[in-house]
Amino acid sequence: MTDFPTGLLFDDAMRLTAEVAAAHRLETDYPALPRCHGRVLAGDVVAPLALPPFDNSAMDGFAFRHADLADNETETELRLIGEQFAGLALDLTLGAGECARITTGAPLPAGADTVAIKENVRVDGARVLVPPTRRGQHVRYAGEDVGEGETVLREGQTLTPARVSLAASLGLSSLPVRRRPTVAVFTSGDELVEPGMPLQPGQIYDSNRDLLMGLLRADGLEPTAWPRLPDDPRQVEIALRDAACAFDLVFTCGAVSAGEKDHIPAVLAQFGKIHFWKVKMRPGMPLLLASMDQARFLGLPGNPVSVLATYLSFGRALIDGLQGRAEPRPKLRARLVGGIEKSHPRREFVRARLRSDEDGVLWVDPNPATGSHRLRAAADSDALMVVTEGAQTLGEGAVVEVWPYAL
Ligand SMILES: Nc1nc2c(c(=O)[nH]1)N[C@H]1C(S)=C(S)[C@@H](COP(=O)(O)OP(=O)(O)OC[C@H]3O[C@@H](n4cnc5c(N)ncnc54)[C@H](O)[C@@H]3O)O[C@H]1N2
Ligand code: MOO
Repeated sequence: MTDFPTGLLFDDAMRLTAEVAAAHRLETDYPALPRCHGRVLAGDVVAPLALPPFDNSAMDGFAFRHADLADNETETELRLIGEQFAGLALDLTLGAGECARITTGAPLPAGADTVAIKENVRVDGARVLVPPTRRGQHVRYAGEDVGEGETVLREGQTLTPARVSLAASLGLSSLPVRRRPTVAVFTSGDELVEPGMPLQPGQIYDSNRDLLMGLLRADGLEPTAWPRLPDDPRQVEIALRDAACAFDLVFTCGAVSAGEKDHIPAVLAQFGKIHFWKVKMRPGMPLLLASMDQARFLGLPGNPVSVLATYLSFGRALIDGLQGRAEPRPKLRARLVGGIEKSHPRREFVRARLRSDEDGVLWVDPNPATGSHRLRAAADSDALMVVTEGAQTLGEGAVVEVWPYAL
């Protein structure tokens, strides 16, 4: 069980993860627009029409020909010949000295080129007194936002509400997106008990299941939680082989390190292929990436903070890669509060709180509880702070990378 890379540098393991994901990119789907939120585009989107589609008014008021205005000092009297509301374009054409009542979003009548807002206009029957107005005032021009035939969205972009709304404004009722991976979640260990059940001596409650299910749901996936795995090699084998032919992605927590009851690596090596095992990171060192049948397997270490750190790094990289996401996740840089000393060679992810000061400087305050079992420090924090490989002494104000996870 040694024909795979082990003890990888963080960046090398991330590269391998991206390669494995790219080799198993998911197929294209054409869901209805309301189902496109959060999905990754599988192709470019070209505008079938211009936006706005026609010249229109930005305000409620009166449309007229700027050439008819007397001068820049005095009001001009115009003759009201009709009204154009937002909706169907009427066949209104303005002649010299004429104006039309208009509402926001209504097409500009032929001949009109300027709008005065109704609050500044005096109306007396068909006599309308408009104030001096700049030519083109309150007119929104056809195509000023998007030209017909322009590429407005690109393959690999994630569909934010604004992007879905842009597609809707172009009249598109579905978009090409990558299928979302189907995901199974396993926790494992004889010591684990379902919250709500009584604890026997030596037992603890299963907290990783809620952590991982929550992280996956927050990323828009609909994970399936499988019954907890006991520390029994035959049962681990049956459950993982079953999941391997039913899901795109399988997350396991625990049983992936060096203990006598850590059966997951052996099963994946025997019935699948391990891409790597063990990464020079803390927490999260025993992380394992494998393939078996149709599924990718990410074996996360059992310690809860290791689950958080490995999900936010490798879990997301895998999910993003399978869907062909081209935009990187936001990573911020912040100044360190206090100082930090690290003597071990691994890359470290420290739980920390972010705060922006009045000068617009972002500060990151590390939590002193560094043990990977100390879930409370993760709950009290809102970001992981990255301390790069090798021994490091970072003083107050040092600039570090931070990954927000709870903003
Ligand atoms: N001799 C060695 N011992 C350990 C090593 C090593 O390299 N050599 N690695 C250590 C590191 S680092 C980590 S991280 C852990 C990871 O071990 P496993 O992934 O095999 O996880 P377990 O042993 O099953 O559990 C570790 C820890 O986490 C608790 N746990 C597990 N699942 C859950 C859950 N669903 N909810 C809450 N807590 C959970 C479990 O009770 C253990 O305390 O191994 C070190 N040891
Ligand atoms: O790598 Mo383990 O996750 O340090 O605790």
